[in-house]
Amino acid sequence: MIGLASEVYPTSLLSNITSPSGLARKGKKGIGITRRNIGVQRGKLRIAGEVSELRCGKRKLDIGEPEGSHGSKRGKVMDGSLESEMNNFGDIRSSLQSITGDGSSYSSVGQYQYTNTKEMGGLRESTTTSATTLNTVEPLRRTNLNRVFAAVYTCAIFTLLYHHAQTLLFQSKTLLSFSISLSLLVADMVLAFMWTTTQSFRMRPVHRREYPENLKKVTKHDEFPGLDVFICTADPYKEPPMGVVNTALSVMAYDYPTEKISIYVSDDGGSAFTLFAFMEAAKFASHWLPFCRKKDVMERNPDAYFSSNHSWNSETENIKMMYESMKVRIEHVVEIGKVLLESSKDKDITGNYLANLVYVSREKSKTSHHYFKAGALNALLRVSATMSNAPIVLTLDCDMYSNDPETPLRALCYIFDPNIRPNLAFVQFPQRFHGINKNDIYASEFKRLFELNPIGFDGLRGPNYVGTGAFFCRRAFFGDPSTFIAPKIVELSPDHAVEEPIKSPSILSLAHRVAGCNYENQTKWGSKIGFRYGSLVEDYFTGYKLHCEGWRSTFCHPERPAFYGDAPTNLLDMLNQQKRWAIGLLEVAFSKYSPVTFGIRSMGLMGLGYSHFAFWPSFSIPITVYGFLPQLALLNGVTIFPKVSEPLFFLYTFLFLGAYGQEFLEFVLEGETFGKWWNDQRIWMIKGLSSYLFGFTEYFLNSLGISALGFNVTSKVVDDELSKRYDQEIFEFGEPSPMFVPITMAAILNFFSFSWGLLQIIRGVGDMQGQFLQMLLSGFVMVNCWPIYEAIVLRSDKGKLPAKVTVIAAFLAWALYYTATSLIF
Ligand SMILES: O=c1ccn([C@@H]2O[C@H](COP(=O)(O)OP(=O)(O)O[C@H]3O[C@H](CO)[C@@H](O)[C@H](O)[C@H]3O)[C@@H](O)[C@H]2O)c(=O)[nH]1
Ligand SMILES: [Mn+2]
Repeated sequence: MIGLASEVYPTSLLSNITSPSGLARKGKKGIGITRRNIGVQRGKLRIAGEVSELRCGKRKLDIGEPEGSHGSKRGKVMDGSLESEMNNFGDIRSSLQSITGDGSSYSSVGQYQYTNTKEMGGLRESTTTSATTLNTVEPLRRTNLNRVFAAVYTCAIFTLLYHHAQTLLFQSKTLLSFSISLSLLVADMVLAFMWTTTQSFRMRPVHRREYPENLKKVTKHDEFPGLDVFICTADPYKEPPMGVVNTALSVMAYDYPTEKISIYVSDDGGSAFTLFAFMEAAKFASHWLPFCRKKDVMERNPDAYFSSNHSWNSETENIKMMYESMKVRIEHVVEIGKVLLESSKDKDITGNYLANLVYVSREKSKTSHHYFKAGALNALLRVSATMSNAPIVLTLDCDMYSNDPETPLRALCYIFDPNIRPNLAFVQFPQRFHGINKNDIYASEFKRLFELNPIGFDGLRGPNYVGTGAFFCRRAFFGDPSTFIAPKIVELSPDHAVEEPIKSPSILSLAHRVAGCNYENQTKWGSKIGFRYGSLVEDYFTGYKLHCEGWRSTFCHPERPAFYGDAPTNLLDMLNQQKRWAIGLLEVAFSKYSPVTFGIRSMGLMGLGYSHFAFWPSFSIPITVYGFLPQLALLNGVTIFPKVSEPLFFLYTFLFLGAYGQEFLEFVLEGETFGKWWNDQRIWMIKGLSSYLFGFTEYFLNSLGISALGFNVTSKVVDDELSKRYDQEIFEFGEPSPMFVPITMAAILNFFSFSWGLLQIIRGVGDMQGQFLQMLLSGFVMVNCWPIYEAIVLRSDKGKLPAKVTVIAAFLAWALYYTATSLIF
């Protein structure tokens, strides 16, 4: 049916399947669809299959079956197996083989050029390029320095721990000295452990580059493998449908054979708005995509495109008006009340295929767990297997859009590399964010997590999966590189060829079946197959399990950001998101697959790096100790750190400056500013006293069966007043959240201890030598707490710290001081 050379299909075919009975209804109702009809079906599978394959005389695209390929009737749906598709690439294969063979070799295409390839602990390093080089990898120059520094720093750590142990065993005669020594020992042991785990990122960091222009030289554009894109959304109020639509449109417009792209949207909110938005988007796409190609637009997210400056002409005005009217329709859909899909008026404009667009709202039930996003992704893995079964799968969050139409080609530069491909599970792009203020006050960029650490992991087994912006090889979801685990039904197998058109009744009913809430019962989904269950950070856990199984990944970090996403611009949203992450990480840390045991056993250094993430929340221990203990001691005139004249003073200085300095250098060497680094370390302290502490508490309450864990979706809605303050780099408190209490307590206590210490010195009674470090620490915390003091006393806007929080924190700080003083000091 679809895909015949001379046929033109409307862009707005819609099938709305809710259940087997829904299937039957489809025939009768045609494309008309009422709001009631979509509204009542919350929680069931619905597929709004937008199957549009348009052509006009001029741009004649060959959609016949390529010789030797396993195309399906709807054009070139590949059979899902990358291997078989790779057979069409005999020529690249051989040329690649020749440039990456052992020792010096040359490329067989283009001018003869010698390529240096050198084994680097299982990793091939090649920096010279030739006409068919698809990617190169280069170790960072600072690697050797890192190693030397690590050796020196390790000695310093041991000296400090030895000192603590000695003090604890031989000099702690009173309750006071014992509790101080013990607290310091524990805090420093956690810091030492966390520092040790970061070494996995520093032993073999690499930079990669890919050459997509060479890809075009060695293969034909229309011979690329199929690409299934998964977009997840869950809540139409926190994730406005317009945003989701923009995400989908941006990937539909990839510079990739469009008939090979299928987009699957998982809507865990089962929202009629989102479905309606997608029906509109499907229509708009048929105008937008040709426009992008014609004008060579890079920002294929319409919202981003229209909000940046362009030379306007009537065509641009036109498409902008079309976009605006779609936006109005989507945003006012509630008022309209009845939704009718208009017949297509769009077909005359377009000249290209459109990607498939499939809307899925999986079935949920009260009796079986739906596993949040991991469950949604697994449903999409199965639904897509029945419909297109592309060998490559891109996962995207609805708050991330494509910023570069060339992105899939960059991923192919690794997927087509015969040295990398056999064990390759995924190619990860970093999460980058738009709309972040100048100095990134909430450290939302996660420079370390998304850019620095992956470079380190990339020299080992590859970067961890971060939930979005990752191109997976479908095969990686079915067992380890050498053992394939067959799914229960053959249609879900990655090498199964889809023979029928995407909208044929048999395919639709199978899709419906595999998206059912009971489908996974008594199967390996979530444990051995697909995205893994058991953690609120399903991305981290899934990537970790894949690496343990022997898969690897590569980090693709092009200069032009491949994806842009939303980061929380509200402090509380950010802290809540971090609390969710903390809980998810602790779930892995204390599971039978804990990276410190299972992880290190199965992959050594890499397991150590995964331990770093798993125990991230434990930073709250040293941060709490150093935020309160030395200050309480200072208020009581007790010295706990070495005097300036003691040799140990230098040890402390070295340890502090060494760790801080190295982190700072890495930040700056990756092109960041001092301001961003400063905020990054500040936010680290703040999280330690909020998200991580509360995360720990919730995790333990859950372990005791007292409370249940949930995936609290981060809001992507922008409040104008709030975003104004955000742009001015003013911290947003506003709500009287318990999360703010410990930070405020620390701010108050440090203020008093520093002031008290200063007063003593002025009066000439203080022990300047002995309390120097304590004063320094209090002062440092105070500088970091500046936004909190401001929010307590200087501000009157809505985002200031609620008086309630200040009062409670002040009372608790006093109570802490009183208790500590009377019991210990
Ligand atoms: O039950 C759910 C809950 C969430 N989501 C989707 O999951 C994505 C991530 O949710 P978000 O609220 O944006 O969480 P973040 O903390 O911002 O996301 C980070 O952390 C998540 C959990 O580790 C990862 O899945 C994400 O990729 C990563 O960007 C969104 O597209 C949601 O629509 C679902 O599909 N179903
Ligand atoms: Mn997000």
